[in-house]
Amino acid sequence: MGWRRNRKTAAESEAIEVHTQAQEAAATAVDPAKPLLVVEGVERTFQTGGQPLHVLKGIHMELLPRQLVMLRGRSGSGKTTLLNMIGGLDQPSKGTIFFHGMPFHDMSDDQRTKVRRKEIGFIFQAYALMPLLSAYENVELSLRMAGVPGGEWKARVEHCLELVGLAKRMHHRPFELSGGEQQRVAIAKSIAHRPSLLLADEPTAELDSQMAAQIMSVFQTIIRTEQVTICMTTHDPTILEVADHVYEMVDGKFI
Ligand SMILES: Nc1ncnc2c1ncn2[C@@H]1O[C@H](COP(=O)(O)OP(=O)(O)OP(=O)(O)O)[C@@H](O)[C@H]1O
Repeated sequence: MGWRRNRKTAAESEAIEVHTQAQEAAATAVDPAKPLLVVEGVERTFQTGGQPLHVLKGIHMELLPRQLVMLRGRSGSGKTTLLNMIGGLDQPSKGTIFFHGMPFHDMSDDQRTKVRRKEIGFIFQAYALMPLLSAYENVELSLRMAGVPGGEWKARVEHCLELVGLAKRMHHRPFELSGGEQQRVAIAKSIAHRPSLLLADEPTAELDSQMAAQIMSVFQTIIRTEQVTICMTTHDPTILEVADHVYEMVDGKFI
């Protein structure tokens, strides 16, 4: 895609920027029947040692508002690669991705970063918390980084930590919390700036089945209360039943 981006004129970039701002404004008024994200014919090829590696081979999918969607598949099937595209961290070699009507496949890194900061939250397998900061301070940091006005931090941090069931542990640091609790802090952190889409890469992989079930229950709560859509990858067959939709990936394609 690099060559296409380089060839885009200033006027075209500006048009996308204006489009982006308009779409971002529209994004706050979510229509429950309208997809938040539409992926059409997405392919991703990496060049490794001079050889092309076809990792995604024609993906079609959509995410509707307030859905819990799972991408399931064996290691190496391409789940993380797809999640990175959906989150605007990477771009397809072919195909289109529209997020709130914005063409992620055709936007510059800067344009996608702006949308991502406002509209998307990420949760990873390893909790990505700052070890010297308390749960409260970790969540507050994400609001600070998202540019949310300081006057709103306290109420929002407390609300998010309450939602994930950690009201009583706000001032604990990560090492004083269990793995499941740390993952719940990471969830509070990821929703604090009110994204419309939450992407989670193997969020339960490090947890036992009871803690994994707690995480899924927290996901269901935040879909209901924060109106967020969640797309997550998993290997774990025991949690699939809570999904609204499961996409099964084999060798870069859905079956
Ligand atoms: N930047 C890259 N350059 C080259 N190859 C890559 C790159 N990113 C991913 N791959 C390859 O793409 C394939 C799919 O990787 P991906 O991480 O998407 O799989 P996955 O289904 O998420 O696996 P896991 O469940 O183990 O995380 C792998 O063979 C991987 O080595």
